Amino acid sequence: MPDTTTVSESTSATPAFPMARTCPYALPEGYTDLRGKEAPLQRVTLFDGTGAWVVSGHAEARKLLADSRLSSDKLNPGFPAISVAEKAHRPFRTITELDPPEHDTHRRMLIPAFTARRIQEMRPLVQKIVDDCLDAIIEKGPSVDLVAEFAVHVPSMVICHLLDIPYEDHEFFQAMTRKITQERGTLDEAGIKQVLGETWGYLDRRVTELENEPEQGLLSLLATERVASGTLEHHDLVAMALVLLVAAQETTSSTLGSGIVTLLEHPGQLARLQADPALWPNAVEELLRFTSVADMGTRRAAKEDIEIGGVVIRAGEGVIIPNLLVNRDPKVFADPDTFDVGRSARTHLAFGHGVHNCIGQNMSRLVLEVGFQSLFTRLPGLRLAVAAEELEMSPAGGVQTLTALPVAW
Ligand code: HEM
Repeated sequence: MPDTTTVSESTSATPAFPMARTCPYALPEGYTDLRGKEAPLQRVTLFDGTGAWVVSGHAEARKLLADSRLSSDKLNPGFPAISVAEKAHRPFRTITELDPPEHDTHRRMLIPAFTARRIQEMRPLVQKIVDDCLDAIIEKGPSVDLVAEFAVHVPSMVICHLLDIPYEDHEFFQAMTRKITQERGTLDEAGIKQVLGETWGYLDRRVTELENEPEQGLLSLLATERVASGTLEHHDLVAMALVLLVAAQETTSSTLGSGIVTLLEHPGQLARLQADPALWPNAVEELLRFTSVADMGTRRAAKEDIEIGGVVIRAGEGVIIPNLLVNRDPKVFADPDTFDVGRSARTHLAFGHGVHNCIGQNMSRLVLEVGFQSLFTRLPGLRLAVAAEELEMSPAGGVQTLTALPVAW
């Protein structure tokens, strides 16, 4: 029987999606083609042969991300899945997949822990984590893999502290989050079920422990204030823990890794930062725009027909808003493929937009600013230990990340 949810059939004329990156910051070739088209929305073909819309215009992306006629619910048959693993049945749903009003209830519970003020209070802790990590690197050097020794550890330690997850379990949960975010495009249904099942089991046990013996962090707070009062189910708290752990870890560590390469490959920009450290917060915004690692993070299914950018998205069709692509829209960012730490990049969509915009963005900004600035201050002679062309990126479809980053100083 034909799949009636796929309203617009894909044809051989529509490019395959997602597209792999070979460089942490350069556009895949196919993105340049999509951006070159006159219309800000184009049809693409997904892995299972279904079609979806890809948005390349920044203005259209903002409008669509704020449009309640689009749903984040992956159970919606028109949702643009980008791998077999994503279509596999899951016994739970997380905040990222809920539509309002259910979504808003969950989000309101999390917001107090992520306000700018609360996150700034974490600055001394983040600085200590970064300093300790750099001490260990310097002792180990003069050459290390900065993905393994720095980019993964720093955000992981920060989120563990925030959530009450013991860092000594990091080998387990870092491997799990890597599989869920980076390698999901390569997992089959059984593979993703196993990874999610093991991660769920671990967090289920941890949340139960915290319900019985609360500590200082966010999961303990929600366990004592919400689960105990019956306003949040244990099951939903485990799902929150899972999404926070996964969302915080891979995105921030990938931006650290890709950002380091971007800076090393643009020595003139790095010199500007070293001469004027007050530029770092601005540089972080430009790095977020330029690397846009959660490129596939913003996808939706249309619940009604939507007319936009000269096309009609039909109810039941999938929409993909690759943030790397919309963050290189020349109508918004002049000379968009140039990395410029002095530009005003704050309108980038690397953290999404609308009701689902990234709840952890203040935390990421803090970790990235402290991480980059401390690294390049402590190791001013940092350089790649291999040719940039030899660096490898994770497969298309997941969070875009470097598999390793060998450096020397
Ligand atoms: C550089 C780092 C990060 C990037 C690029 C990033 C990117 C994104 C994007 C694009 C979205 C929007 C998804 C959508 O619209 O469907 C999002 C949502 C989200 N992010 Fe982040 N993120 C980062 C760091 C973090 C951190 C550190 C945390 C937690 C501590 C976090 C937690 C979340 C959560 C819970 C959502 C879902 C919000 C909702 O549905 O209301 N993220 N993120």
